[in-house]
Amino acid sequence: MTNDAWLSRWDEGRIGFNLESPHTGLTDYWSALALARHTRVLVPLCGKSVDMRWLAHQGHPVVGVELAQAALLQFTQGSDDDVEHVSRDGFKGIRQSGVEILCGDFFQFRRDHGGSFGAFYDRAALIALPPARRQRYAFHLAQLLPPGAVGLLITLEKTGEAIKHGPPFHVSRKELEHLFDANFERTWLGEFTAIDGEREDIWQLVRKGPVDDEIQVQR
Ligand SMILES: C[S@@+](CC[C@H](N)C(=O)[O-])C[C@H]1O[C@@H](n2cnc3c(N)ncnc32)[C@H](O)[C@@H]1O
Repeated sequence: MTNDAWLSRWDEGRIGFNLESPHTGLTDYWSALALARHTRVLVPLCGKSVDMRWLAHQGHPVVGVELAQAALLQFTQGSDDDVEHVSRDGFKGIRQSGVEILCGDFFQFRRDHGGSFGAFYDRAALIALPPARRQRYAFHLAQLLPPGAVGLLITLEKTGEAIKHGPPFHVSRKELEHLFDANFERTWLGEFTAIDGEREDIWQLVRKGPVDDEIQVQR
């Protein structure tokens, strides 16, 4: 799907991916990452997800990146809390109740836009992208995170004909190995079976590499 196709989806309200309550993979497994409350969390392709509010309630400063301005507006409408407008070197966005959402293309988002992150959360980001973009996404995510940063990744395993179609896309374990294992230590934490029989897997990823003194991971 192109960026324009995502924007059309938001304009037309075709956002069936959006959940009313925090994802169980997040609420059940986030504590397994053993992060300090103040750890900053990056949420790529964040939509207007209430998962970000859940993370903020745990004490984390949260920064989401989202293409569609409509998502930012709808997110703020989910609370009566004050909304601040923020601008970070070309990325404009909003901040509300500990959640900042910057509007723009994730692939243009750099460390100097967002600062240093000790963690990330990916639900329906990787699996929203077609194969070639997934490779770019995994590499880009690695560039944004310092060694030692930890994340929760939720993937989807489909069966039969459904494998060919997306988003959301089927991502096999073999592909995950290819996408992430050069830059991340990957650990399987658990799985859920959705109503339609598709399986969601929950992974912990830890950015590999020697910890750079200049980029303190705040865990
Ligand atoms: C499947 S939705 C998932 C949203 C959110 N993670 C959730 O769980 O509800 C994918 C989102 O990524 C956004 N998106 C797609 N490509 C993007 C890009 N290159 N940069 C930033 N956001 C993007 C879409 O607008 C959409 O809101």
